[in-house]
Amino acid sequence: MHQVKLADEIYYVGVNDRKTHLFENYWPLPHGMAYNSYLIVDEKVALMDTVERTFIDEYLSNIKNILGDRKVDYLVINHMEPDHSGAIRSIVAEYPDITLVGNKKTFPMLENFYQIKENTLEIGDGDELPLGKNTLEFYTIPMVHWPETMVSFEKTNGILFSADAFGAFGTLDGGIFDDELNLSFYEEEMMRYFTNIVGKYSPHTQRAMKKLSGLDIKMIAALHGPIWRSHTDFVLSRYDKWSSYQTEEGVVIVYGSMYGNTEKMADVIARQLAVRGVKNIRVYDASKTHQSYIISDIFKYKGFIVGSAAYNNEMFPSVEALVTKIEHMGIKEHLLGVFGSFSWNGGGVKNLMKFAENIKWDVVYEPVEEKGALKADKFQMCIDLANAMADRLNAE
Ligand SMILES: Cc1cc2nc3c(=O)[nH]c(=O)nc-3n(C[C@H](O)[C@H](O)[C@H](O)COP(=O)(O)O)c2cc1C
Repeated sequence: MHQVKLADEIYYVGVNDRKTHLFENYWPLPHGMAYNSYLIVDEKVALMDTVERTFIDEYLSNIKNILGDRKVDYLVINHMEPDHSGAIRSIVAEYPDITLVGNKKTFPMLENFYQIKENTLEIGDGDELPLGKNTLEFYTIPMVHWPETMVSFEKTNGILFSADAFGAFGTLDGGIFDDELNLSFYEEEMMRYFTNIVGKYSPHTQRAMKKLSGLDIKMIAALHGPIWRSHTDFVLSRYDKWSSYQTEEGVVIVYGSMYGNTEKMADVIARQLAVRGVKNIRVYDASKTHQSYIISDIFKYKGFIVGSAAYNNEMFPSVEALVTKIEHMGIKEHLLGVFGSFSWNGGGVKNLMKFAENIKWDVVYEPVEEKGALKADKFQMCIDLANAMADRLNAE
C-alpha cells in the first residue's frame, strides 16, 4: 500500500466513499466523498479524527500499514459529526489506552453519541500538546460547522487540521494534494460543500478566519477533499469571499411550473438579460435540479429571480422548499425579482413576496404575475424586470 506523507512524520489515512448517494442523507454525491484522517507518528502517536464507521476495516488497515504494532497515544477529535466520529468506538476498542483529546463541548457529545467517558483530555483555546518534534496547538471554531468544532495547528510543519472548514465533496481519485489534481473541479465541489453545509454559518466562518489569521499556515488538511499545500492562499481567499457574501455578476432564475406558463416567463427574462449583456445566467426548474446546485449558484451570483405557479393557494412545492431553505440559510446581499402564473386567486407570487419581505434582499422591480399564458402586457413586464436587474447589476 502507498504511504501518503504530508510531512516527515505525518500521514494521510483517510478513505473514499463511492457508494453513498446523499451526504447527510440530503446532499447529492455524484462524485462521492472522502473522509480524511491523519496520523502523526512521533515520540507520541496522534490520530487526527476518524472516518465514517462503515469504513472501519479499510481505515484500521491504513493505520496499521504505517504503525504496524505500535499503539496510538492520542485521538484528536476536531469534529464530532458522525462522518468523522463514527469510528471512535472501534478505535478505542483497538487501542484501549488511547487518550481522547477534545474541548469542553466535545465530551458531552462523545458521551451522548457513544457513551464514552473515560481517558479524555480537555484542551482549551491556544493550548498545546507536544508529541516530540511535532506540537499541536488548538483553536475552537464554534459553528464551523458544529458547536464543538475545533482545529489543530501542527506548529513545526505549519499544517492546519481544519475539520470541515475548507472541505470539498468528491473522492480523492489518486490525487490527494491540490497540486496533483484539477483545481476547477474541486473548486466547484468545495463551493457546493461550503454553501450547502457551512454557508448558514458564514458569520461564524468569518470569525474563525480572523481567529486563525495570525497562524503561518503552510498546508490545510481538511476532513473532506484535497489537502491544500500549493494553493493555500487560493482556498483561504475563496472561503473569505463566500463567507462574506461576495458575488459575481450573474443571475440565477428558478421556477416551479406544471404546464409551462411560468417556465415561459423565465425564458423571456433570461433572454432579455442576455440581450442586456449578462453572461452568467442559470435557469433551473426547481423540481428537476437539486437545491444543492441551485444554492451553490445563488451564493455565486448577485441576482436571483424566482417564479412560481399558484398551487392550492401556495407556492409550487419545490419552489417553496427552495426559498424556505434560502431563508433558513440567511443568505445576504442579493438582488431579487419575482414572477409567476395563476388562474384564479393566485398563491405563488403572493407567497414569494412574503419570502422577499423575510429575506430582505433588494427587490429590483414589481412582481410580474400573469393569468394563464403569457400575453403582451406581462411579456413587457418580464422584459422590464430583466432590464431592471441588468441595470442594477451594471451599477454594482
Ligand atoms: C393542482 C393545481 C393547483 C392549482 N392551484 C391554484 C391556486 O390555488 N390558485 C390559482 O390561481 N391557480 C391555481 N392553479 C392554476 C395554475 O396556477 C395556473 O393554471 C397556472 O397558469 C399554471 O402555471 P404553469 O403553466 O406554470 O404550471 C392550480 C393548478 C393546479 C394544476
